Amino acid sequence: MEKVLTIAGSDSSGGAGIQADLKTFEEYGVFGFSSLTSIVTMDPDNGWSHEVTSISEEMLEKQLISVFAGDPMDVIKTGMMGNEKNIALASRYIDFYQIKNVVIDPVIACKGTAQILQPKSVEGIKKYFLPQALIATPNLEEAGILSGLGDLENIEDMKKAASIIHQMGAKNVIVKGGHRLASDKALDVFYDGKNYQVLEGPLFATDFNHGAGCTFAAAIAAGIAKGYSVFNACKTAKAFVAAGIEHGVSINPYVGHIWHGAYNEAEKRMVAADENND
Ligand SMILES: Nc1ncnc2c1ncn2[C@@H]1O[C@H](COP(=O)(O)OP(=O)(O)O)[C@@H](O)[C@H]1O
Ligand SMILES: Cc1ncc(COP(=O)(O)O)c(C=O)c1O
Repeated sequence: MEKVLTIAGSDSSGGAGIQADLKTFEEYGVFGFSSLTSIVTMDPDNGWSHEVTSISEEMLEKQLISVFAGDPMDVIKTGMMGNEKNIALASRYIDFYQIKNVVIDPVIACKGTAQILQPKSVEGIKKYFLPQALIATPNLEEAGILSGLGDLENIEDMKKAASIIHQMGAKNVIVKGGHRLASDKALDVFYDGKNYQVLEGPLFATDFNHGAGCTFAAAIAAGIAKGYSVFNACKTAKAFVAAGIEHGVSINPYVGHIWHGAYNEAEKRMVAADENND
């Protein structure tokens, strides 16, 4: 059984963060491990504003020791890190255990809040994580921040940002246009250091997309664990997340989550329909 570790924050509302990652790993049939870096809570009396409480470096290290008590991980995926010390610590473990399959989701800007939740993570991500990344998965805003280009408005801007982030050390980069890019499609730009490929999917007119970014990176990590090429892992992840967004669920009056079970459910529905037609 392939083993995948997520080092990320807890989303108490259950749609993003470590919860999204573990649900996604399960859907892909890989075994999920976790090390929490931070806990995010939301205030319903204050516009659903997000508060991030970091977990100490000592506590993160105890979790990493637990995780690595057995065989090494096939893939590590990172998400919200809480602070730069946690980034440096996770990076040391990646280095020590010589993990090459590393998916870095540089969580700096999140949906559901206008706040830039993790501004202090930027330097740590650049210094420690990007050089270790098999692939980095910034959204439009994060790609603008990491590349230093600021607002990205079109595919050409996304390509420039991907190239700069690649030069910073990430072997592959996928810049997610998603709902942020002014377009009638959901467009993401993939770059492997040689070629750019634009991944295109339908853009769903919905606000039920909380957790899309975490789920996308987790699905890439799971795909790589199952032996897909990095590009094919991205293509499958895009289809997985699109199904989740299309079948998003309203969990309370404040936020709508993607549904992590949608992709495999759709496959089962298709098999059932085929069997009925036989
Ligand atoms: N409304 C949408 N319809 C279809 N795909 C979407 C939509 N919003 C985001 N996506 C896709 O979901 C994935 C995650 O992107 P995004 O939501 O931008 O990440 P983040 O949560 O980090 O901001 C990308 O492949 C993106 O293109
Ligand atoms: C712990 C955690 N990680 C990551 C995110 C980013 O979520 P998304 O995938 O919707 O961008 C959030 C959003 O609330 C979060 O709580």
